[in-house]
Parts: sequence; C-alpha cells; structure tokens
Amino acid sequence: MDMKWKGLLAYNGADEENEEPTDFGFNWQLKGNMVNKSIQRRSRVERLSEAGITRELKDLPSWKRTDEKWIERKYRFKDYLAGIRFVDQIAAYAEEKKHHPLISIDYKVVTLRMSSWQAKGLTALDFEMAKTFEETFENAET
Ligand SMILES: C[C@H](O)[C@H](O)[C@H]1CNC2=NC(N)=NC(=O)C2=N1
Repeated sequence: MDMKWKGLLAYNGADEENEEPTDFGFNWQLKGNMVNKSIQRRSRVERLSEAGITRELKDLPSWKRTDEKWIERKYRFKDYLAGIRFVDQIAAYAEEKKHHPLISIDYKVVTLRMSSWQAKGLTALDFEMAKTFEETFENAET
C-alpha cells in the first residue's frame, strides 16, 4: 500500500481481497473527525464481504447465518406479553433506523431475521441493529 495513505486511513476490514483503497467509500475511511458522513452512511449499507460477515458474527454468538443474505435469532420470554413488549421496543428502534427485521411471534418465542433488502445482502447496519436487539433483550423479562 502507498505509504501516504497509512497515516490517514483506518481499514474497516470490509473487503479482505483488496490491499489498496479501491473504493474509498467502501473499504477505507478517513480517521478521526475527517470521516466523511456520506462515506460512513454509504459503508453501513454497502454489502459486506464473506470475511466481513464472519467477523461481525463473532460478536453475535446467538445470531445464526441462515443463508447468503440473512441472519436470524430466536428470543424466548417468560410469557407472551413480555415478548410483545420486546417487539414493541425493537420495532420502534427499527422504524427510527428505517431498517426493519422480519418478526415472527410464536407464543413466548420471538424470531428476528435481518437482511438489507435494497443492498441484496448483509450490511454493517444489520449487525449494528442486531447488537442493539441483544442489548434490549438483556433488559427484557425472560
Ligand atoms: C424507504 C425505506 O426506508 C426502505 O424501503 C427501507 C425500509 N426498511 C428496510 N429494512 C431492511 N431490512 N432493508 C431495507 O433495505 C429497508 N429499506
């Protein structure tokens, strides 16, 4: 890699294959406050590489990759209405992010499935939201 980039860029690891900052908005972001908001936004909804997905899943041991474009997590609650309250919380968050999970409610079990439909795959936003769902669940009534 050309040394002039070293001091400026933080590699976000989204695309192992490319050493050089091929697509500035996708693989590399300027460090510190020089980060360009549009780059940040774009990279959050750019499809992740297999390496990126594997890396993200390491921080989400309860989430499973069900196929190329989807991750899934089943949450079990103490009773039906505890699950409904959880759904209410995560639905409000999803609406705020304009990024929605598929939700199944099977009595005391709530299943969330995440994918980025427009990107036709998994993006950093899917995993960012899955982490928030986990935090919400930690405070739920199980
Ligand atoms: C216009 C609206 O924001 C878009 O259709 C949003 C809605 N919610 C979404 N949710 C998910 N999971 N993926 C999307 O691509 C998506 N697009």
